[in-house]
Amino acid sequence: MLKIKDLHTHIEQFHILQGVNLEVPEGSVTVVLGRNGAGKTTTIRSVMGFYPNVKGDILFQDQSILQQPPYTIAKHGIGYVPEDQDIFAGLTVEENMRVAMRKEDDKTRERQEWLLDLFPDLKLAWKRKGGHLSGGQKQMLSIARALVNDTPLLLVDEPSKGLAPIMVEKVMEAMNVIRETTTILLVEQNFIMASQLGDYFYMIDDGQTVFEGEMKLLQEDEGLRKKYLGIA
Ligand SMILES: Nc1ncnc2c1ncn2[C@@H]1O[C@H](COP(=O)(O)OP(=O)(O)OP(=O)(O)O)[C@@H](O)[C@H]1O
Repeated sequence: MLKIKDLHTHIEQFHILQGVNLEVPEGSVTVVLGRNGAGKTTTIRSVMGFYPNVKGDILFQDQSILQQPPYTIAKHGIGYVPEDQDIFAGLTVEENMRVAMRKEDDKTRERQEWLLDLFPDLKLAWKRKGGHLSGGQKQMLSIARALVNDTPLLLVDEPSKGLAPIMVEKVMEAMNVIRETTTILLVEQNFIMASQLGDYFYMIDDGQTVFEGEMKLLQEDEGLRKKYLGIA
């Protein structure tokens, strides 16, 4: 569904991505792994069109989306949940959802109902301002905002970051339901979450893809985990 070919991203004078190659098969959860500063967030943000200086190619459903602006990329049906959530602190949960909607048709309302069943915490906090939500609720709202539109592909950047274990559990359960209808590209440092959700993984190191395979390969290979992730 998504193919990233020999991606090079420059940010100002820095050559940050230096050859990222990655494929996300339709219906899969594909996880991007790597140490801090390896280039995982830059990869996702490059797909979303946030940087002007990107070379190589990015294909979504076999069409190049390279150099398109973020709003066009979102309109193709690519949802994005950024690392530090993208909710409006001064708006209620309800208002945050309405602002995210590209259309207010029956299908969008149906998706919203489905999302509120998936995240009952959001239903309970419906009239609460975004700034007053817990970290977990903010993450749920950020995911719900991305999925309220027709979103065949979801890019999620470290959904477990900074969350209490109970919230990590809830977000993971929701992702397990979301995967039934949505292809997912996930950046995740929490290896338990990554390995439980992921079908495939790509290891990025120093701005390059250095290893890829089925997740079970990484689960079985302690040496590989130590070498690139520093974990046993
Ligand atoms: N706006 C920027 N200006 C300069 N350097 C940047 C900028 N954004 C990212 N970088 C650098 O690019 C490299 C990759 O950063 P990136 O955020 O993609 O890493 P990451 O793998 O997602 O790590 P983390 O898990 O810490 O978020 C880092 O060395 C970072 O300092």
